[in-house]
Amino acid sequence: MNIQFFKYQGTGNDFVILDNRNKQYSGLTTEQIKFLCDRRFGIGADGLMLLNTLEGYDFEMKYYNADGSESTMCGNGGRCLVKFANDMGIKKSDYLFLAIDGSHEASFGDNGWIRLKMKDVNEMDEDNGNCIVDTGSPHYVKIVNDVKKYNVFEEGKRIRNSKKFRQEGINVNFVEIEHAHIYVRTYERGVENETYSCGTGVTASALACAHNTGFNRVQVKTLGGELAVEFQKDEKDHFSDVWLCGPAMFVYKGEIELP
Ligand SMILES: N[C@@H](CCC[C@H](N)C(=O)O)C(=O)O
Repeated sequence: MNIQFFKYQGTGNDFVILDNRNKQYSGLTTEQIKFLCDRRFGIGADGLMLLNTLEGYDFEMKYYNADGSESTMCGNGGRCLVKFANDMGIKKSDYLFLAIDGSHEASFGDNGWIRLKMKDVNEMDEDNGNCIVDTGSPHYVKIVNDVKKYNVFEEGKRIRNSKKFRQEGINVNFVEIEHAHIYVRTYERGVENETYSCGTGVTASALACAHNTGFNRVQVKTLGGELAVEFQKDEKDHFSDVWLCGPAMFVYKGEIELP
């Protein structure tokens, strides 16, 4: 069977997107998703998304990691899916869509960036001085010196596969606090490698760094480009009105035969 696919990226976090509004791709198997995301035998991507219809929403987002498993929320993916929906003719000034972690608002900013509202964060756990936070996906945030030289693959893999996290898995972010911004590198669960950027990871890192500060906006650099995280914070350090903002771009479209 030949399928039509679209490739998008948000700060280098890249996705295969399928227009599933007529449900023709609902039966894709884990092996087929893995094949489509494979960089040597397939198209190549960090994840795959289906654009579904859903009553009461502009669309529904279904997200799969590159290993074929259905996963938790993907922030860069959500921003790319809003751009895709717009490109497919779902034209709105404000979007409302449903993802696995609940409903999300989104809109286009003045600079063409896509602003995506993330879930509220009311708790952060601690692990050996590092932070564990759920921003729709589970994240471990470790502050390091000289993140550009850090061995993200080895240390990320070690933490992700440690006894505490092995079963559920966790995404691992290494963060350097620079002058006016933070620099984040992420080892992603389900890709089992470092990706160029991870939206829920950028959000988790920004909130972890803003914990106990007066900031309500954090500028973030990743290997794939810049994003910003905006939020409100109360005296109990509960974060609400959390927005992940950054670019999302169409890359190419094509046809591929499914195995
Ligand atoms: N790339 C993502 C996160 C995708 C989910 C993650 N791999 C997981 O399994 O939790 C993002 O931009 O948020």
